[in-house]
Parts: sequence; C-alpha cells; structure tokens
Amino acid sequence: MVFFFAQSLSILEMARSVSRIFSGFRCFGSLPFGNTQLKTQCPSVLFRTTSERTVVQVLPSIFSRKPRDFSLPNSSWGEEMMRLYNYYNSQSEEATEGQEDHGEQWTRLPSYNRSLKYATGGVYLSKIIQSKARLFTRNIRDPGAAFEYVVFFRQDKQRCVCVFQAGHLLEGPPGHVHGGAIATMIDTVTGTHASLLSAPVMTANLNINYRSPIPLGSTVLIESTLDKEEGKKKFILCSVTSTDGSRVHTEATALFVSISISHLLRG
Ligand SMILES: CCCCCCCCCCCCCC(=O)SCCNC(=O)CCNC(=O)[C@H](O)C(C)(C)COP(=O)(O)OP(=O)(O)OC[C@H]1O[C@@H](n2cnc3c(N)ncnc32)[C@H](O)[C@@H]1OP(=O)(O)O
Repeated sequence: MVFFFAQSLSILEMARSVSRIFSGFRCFGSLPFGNTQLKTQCPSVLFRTTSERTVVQVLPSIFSRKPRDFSLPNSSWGEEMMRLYNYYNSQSEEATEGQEDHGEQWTRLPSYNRSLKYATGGVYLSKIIQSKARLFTRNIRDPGAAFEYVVFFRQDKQRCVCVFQAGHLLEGPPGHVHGGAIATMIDTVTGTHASLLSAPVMTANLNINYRSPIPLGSTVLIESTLDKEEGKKKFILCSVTSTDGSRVHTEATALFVSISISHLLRG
C-alpha cells in the first residue's frame, strides 16, 4: 500500500500538519523544513497551494543514504523521451531574481523507490517487509526494462504531464503495453497530482477507457488535470496520447480521497 505525502498549506501550517501525519513514524525529527526552491537536481518533495509555492526537503532525510532520483535521464532513454524531457525541463527554469513565482512554469517532480522506511510499534508492517518494500513502478533495476517516466507539474493550470517510455517487460498483447501497466501509470500520475493538492490520499475509483494500443518501447504523454475538489475528494481527468497528440491511447477519470495515517494503520 502506498500513500502520498505532500501538503497544501503554508510552511508553518504545513510543518504542523506534516508533524501530525508523521507522528507515528521514526525519523520525523530529522525532517528539515524551509527550503523554498525546487531545482531540477534537488531531491525534494513539493508542497503547493494554488496561491503559493513551497518546497520542503523531506525525502532524503528519511532514507539511510542519499536516495536515487529515478526521474532523471539514464542511458535507456530514447530520443523522444529525451526530447520531451529537455523541452519540459527548459520550461521549468527557476524564476529570475526579483520575479515572483506564481507557478507559471513546469516543475519536475523527483521520484524515489521508497516511501517511509520505519513505522513505530510494528503495528504497520513487519521489519522485513519494511526493509524490502519498494515503489511498484521503480523496483526493476535494469534501466529501460519497465517504467521509465518523469512527471512535471504546472501549478497555475493544475496540470501534470508525464513522459513515459514503456519497456519490454511491460508486454500485454504481443508487442504492446499491458493494460495493467497503463493503469498503474495513470494511477501514479493522477495520484501524484492529487497528493500535491492534499496528502495523504488513496485511490478510491479509477475508470479507464482503452482506445488504442500502445506499442512496446514507445514514448507517450500522460496528462492529468484537476476536474473538481469536493471536501476530501479530488476528481482528476487523465489522457494518454502519442507524443504529437495525434493518437489517443487511453482516457481515464480518477477519484482520490484524503485519508489520515490512522486509516492506514487500521489496514
Ligand atoms: C511529490 C509527490 C509524492 C508522491 C509520490 C508517490 C507516487 C506513487 C504513486 C502510487 C499511486 C498509488 C495509489 C494507490 O494505489 S492507493 C491503493 C489503492 N487504493 C486503496 O487500496 C483504497 C482502499 N479504499 C479505502 O481505503 C477507502 O475506501 C477510501 C480511502 C478510498 C475511502 O475512505 P472512506 O471509505 O473511509 O471514505 P469516507 O467514508 O470518509 O468517504 C469520503 C467520501 O468519498 C466517497 N467515496 C469513497 N469511496 C468511494 C468510491 N470508491 N467511489 C466513489 N466515492 C467514494 C464517499 O462517498 C464520501 O463522499 P461524501 O459522502 O463525502 O460526498
């Protein structure tokens, strides 16, 4: 079970709220707050509201050693993957000095293969499971074999775009991507989006229409937009298209519900 941790509050409110969220977990005391910049190489978690931009370095401190950021280019990335990565990255420069940042640029979101390492009391997961747990989409070591992706977020438009290169281990129908792998990526992108609004969240509903098959090895765009928010519920729209936009592969709607940590502890 995976949950998202990001928070849509001012930095002080956020520190309090994150403290509540993580109060059951060891290592929280070492979480550093206060970094207000997200650089492309910086392994941070992004916390935003629609009116302000706040970035907090959280993830590295909960790992025993510096975690690898999987959303940076590796040798398996093909030409199209690199072209799109460079395009969105070039749109995500830091605001120049004196210029206020209203989230009008893309921000690359870092991506790691672990969530929290420890839970106190052994009530959540056994120690063995805890040490072996890995994020589903980031647990295959061979670069390019499975899920290669990077997610960018644009706050002013409440939009995420994910550049996804589907590796050979994701085969479903011959030569094409497995529907479950596509669903996984949709869940990941829309879930990341929902978590930027309010976290932690869990997927309550995912509705998918598969329109045309995705060739194995190809690069596609997965885009999510916020449809509406109703209290604890976040409704997100999602599409998977060819990179030139000429072909719709998949369309989906997703519902995420904000939960409390005690919800996870109950199982
Ligand atoms: C920088 C970013 C970092 C993040 C990186 C991480 C990337 C990793 C990405 C990985 C991504 C992986 C992500 C994953 O894989 S998450 C794993 C898959 N999901 C689950 O296992 C969830 C299992 N279900 C539950 O835990 C609960 O049922 C949830 C939490 C969903 C709701 O809990 P609960 O039942 O206690 O909620 P409530 O009673 O307070 O109801 C609240 C409201 O919600 C409405 N409702 C509830 N269910 C549904 C439904 N099915 N359709 C329509 N509506 C529904 C309900 O009517 C009510 O509405 P209203 O009456 O208020 O109007």
